[in-house]
Amino acid sequence: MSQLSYARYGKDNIRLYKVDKNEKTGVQTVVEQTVCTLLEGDIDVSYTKADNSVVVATDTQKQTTYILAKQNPIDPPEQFAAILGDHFVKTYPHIHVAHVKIIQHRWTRMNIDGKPHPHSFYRDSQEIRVVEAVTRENEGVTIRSKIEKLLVLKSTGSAFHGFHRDEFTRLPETWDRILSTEVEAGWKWKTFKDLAEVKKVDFNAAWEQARNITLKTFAEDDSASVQATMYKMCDLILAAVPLVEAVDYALPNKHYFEIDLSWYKGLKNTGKDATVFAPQSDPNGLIQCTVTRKPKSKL
Ligand SMILES: O=c1[nH]c(=O)c2[nH]c(=O)[nH]c2[nH]1
Repeated sequence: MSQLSYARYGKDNIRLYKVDKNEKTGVQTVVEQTVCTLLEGDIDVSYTKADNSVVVATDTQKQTTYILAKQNPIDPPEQFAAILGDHFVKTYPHIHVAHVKIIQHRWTRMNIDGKPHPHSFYRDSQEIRVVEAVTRENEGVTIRSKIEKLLVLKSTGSAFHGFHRDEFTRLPETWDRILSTEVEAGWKWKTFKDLAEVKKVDFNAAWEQARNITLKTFAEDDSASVQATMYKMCDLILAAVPLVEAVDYALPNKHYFEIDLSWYKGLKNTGKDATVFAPQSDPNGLIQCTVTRKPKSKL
């Protein structure tokens, strides 16, 4: 009557920490990640016939993550995700696809008395670096890198006017508003043919470029809208990282409402006099886009 249409399974929320100890300088460097591994392949009978012989236990996937983390660098996370995926599809003939997601958490080195401290770090924000890698047997590796939860605000330099108006429109036009968003930015790499090709890429430099472009464009653009500003970010990242095929953003527009305080002794707090605002938690705008390269003209 029924059939298994799709299946994958694995271990989620594998928490991982690795320290690199430079014995010469005494400087230690730490990386903390949350890893998810999900495997696909000839595993149907484990669902349909209660046959566990095909199951690479989720505990085995967790132990493998620890062992490969010991034997390989875990930074950049893109490379470690590809190392894990490569291991699963090569080690088990009946496993054909490995999905590996890695969330990298921030541990920023402390500056004490103006000097970087050799072994002390702090969490400077909830921002995370995310990697989603899919390794397919004999087909290569696809990787998407992401920035998430990067909270930004500019107190001026943002406008929104000239938008469509009809009988449902209440929003006044503005030439000066607060702009705040929690950046979710992703960039999809070209398909890599194997792990060796992945190992040649400087993923950390690309992450830094994408992050710097996001912040600089947000700060410096005389924003006509979230849409127009995010398109500029996408365009700049495509230009900066040639191996990237597509860039996407999802930006919530976190509204800050003016408050009319004129009822109190004629206090002026609207328009150019507005200094006290009411931050809104919901609803929020949500603006998304994906930008790719124009196909090369054949002329
Ligand atoms: O930058 C914006 N884009 C919109 O689409 C929109 N809609 C809205 O109400 N405010 C804004 N701001």
